[in-house]
Amino acid sequence: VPHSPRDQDAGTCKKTTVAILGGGIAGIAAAQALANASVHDFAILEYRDTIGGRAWHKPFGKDKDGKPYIIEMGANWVQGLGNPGGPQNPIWSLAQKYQLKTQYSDYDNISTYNEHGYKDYSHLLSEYDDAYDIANAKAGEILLNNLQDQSAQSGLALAGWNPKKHDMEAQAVDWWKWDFEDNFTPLESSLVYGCAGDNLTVNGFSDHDNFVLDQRGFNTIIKGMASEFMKENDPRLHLNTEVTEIQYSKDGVTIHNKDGSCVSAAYAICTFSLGVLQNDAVKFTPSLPEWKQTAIQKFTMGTYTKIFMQFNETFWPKNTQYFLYADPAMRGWYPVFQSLSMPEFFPDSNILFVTVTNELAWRAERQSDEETKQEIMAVLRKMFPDQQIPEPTAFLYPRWSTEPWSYGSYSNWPPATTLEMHENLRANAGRLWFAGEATSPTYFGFLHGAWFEGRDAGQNIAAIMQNRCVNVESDKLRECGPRKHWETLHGTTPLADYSALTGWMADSFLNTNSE
Ligand SMILES: Cc1cc2nc3c(=O)[nH]c(=O)nc-3n(C[C@H](O)[C@H](O)[C@H](O)COP(=O)(O)OP(=O)(O)OC[C@H]3O[C@@H](n4cnc5c(N)ncnc54)[C@H](O)[C@@H]3O)c2cc1C
Repeated sequence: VPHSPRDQDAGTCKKTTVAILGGGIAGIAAAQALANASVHDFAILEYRDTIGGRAWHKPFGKDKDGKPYIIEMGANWVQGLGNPGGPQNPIWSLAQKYQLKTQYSDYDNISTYNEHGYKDYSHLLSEYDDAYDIANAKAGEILLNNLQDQSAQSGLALAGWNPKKHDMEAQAVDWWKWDFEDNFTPLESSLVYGCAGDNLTVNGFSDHDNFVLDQRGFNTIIKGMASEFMKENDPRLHLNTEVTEIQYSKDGVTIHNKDGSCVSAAYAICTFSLGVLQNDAVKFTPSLPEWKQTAIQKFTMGTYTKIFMQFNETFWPKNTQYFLYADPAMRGWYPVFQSLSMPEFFPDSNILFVTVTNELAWRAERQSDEETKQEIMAVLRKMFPDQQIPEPTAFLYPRWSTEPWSYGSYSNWPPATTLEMHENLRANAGRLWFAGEATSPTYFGFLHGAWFEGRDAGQNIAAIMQNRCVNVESDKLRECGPRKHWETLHGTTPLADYSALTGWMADSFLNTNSE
């Protein structure tokens, strides 16, 4: 146990104006916003030896020349690119700026399987889509009229998609259409905010998702952002620095690190994941107020696990991107395989990966690689009964729920969440601000959500310090300043509360559904 840094008082700590806790995309976007507002005195404290956070890659397998491929453990898609003339996803703008290698993901290029091999149940995919459209309209109605939220499962059931517990093909479709994106089941997800999140990205930007294949890693765009306002080896970036305690008040913030060092700042922006906050990985002094603790525990952090395999041949159909598997006994049992061996991806790489979420992901995390591999091999042998399937030559998966700098993959809104509850997740506690994927009400779970939130926190703090908290953005009458929180939560949220001040960055959801 390292010696407690609490005996050091703020007077001996390194001083900075804004301490940015975490060097993921939210932290870097916050620093960039500060730099753009001429606040150059900041310090970024990052646990790992690199920036990028959950945009995290690793070398895997090998190509024909024996060189490993770079594959993404975390974020893998630019989701919702943008239409010509319409707003563009900032992640897509960055991807273009830094020439990130990506490839369109064709979710319609999917074949369906069960335990006896190929079986066409693709009609269920369109049945789901039809019901989703109805449920989505209903979600809009609930939001607009400030009615009570429900689970996505009940919304879908009322709209005509009600997969029976024993209909494993329908369950597989249900998983692919909902869990594959949201990480949680429809029963565990809010209808209103699940649909809103999807709409704001799909309608606000576009329904195109591009898969990142760049051999520099997805975090190239985050490094690119950082290079615009920081030099190589910039002394303001403190890598390998684990924050263990955050002391905050209305006057300032002092941060203590595991190595005994400390930083005192006028403001801090905590961008740690919801998982880090939920797991008490960092001590807050004083304890966070009850309204904040309640918000932290109210939202959910999921685990989304991609399990990568390389073989010495491509034994699966060469022109298919996705393979959906309906297990006879368990929903979500190695349900979706994705081929990276196609010409547009990693040609002839013989790489396939399968995704599992939550219960099944946690189970896989507790198993040895070998146990998981054998389970997957059994599934593949059922899916392709006529093939001789070799053992993989490389096999790799992350264990997100035990990574001490993340404790899970990304957040979700459970049923019956309200925007007010989320305002409390987002609100500052004195001089301590919060930003990141989970604090975005509109784009939670996405890189762009984290980007918007980091930028917003940085802009707000700069504006507060510079006394410009009236009409900071000339195009919109946007105020800034400390964020509102609710000591007492109400059951629902009036429409007027959906504004830029609460982080509701776009209004396409409201427009779409009021048409
Ligand atoms: C498996 C997976 C798949 C995903 N797929 C996609 C996708 O396809 N598309 C998409 O848009 N998004 C996707 N996401 C979500 C996306 O990765 C996140 O929304 C985004 O990266 C979050 O950025 P952030 O800055 O909010 O948090 P983070 O990236 O988590 O940044 C927080 C930083 O804080 C640091 N930190 C944590 N604790 C401490 C501590 N005690 N001391 C110091 N530093 C600390 C961490 O190391 C990290 O660098 C995925 C995420 C995962 C995990």
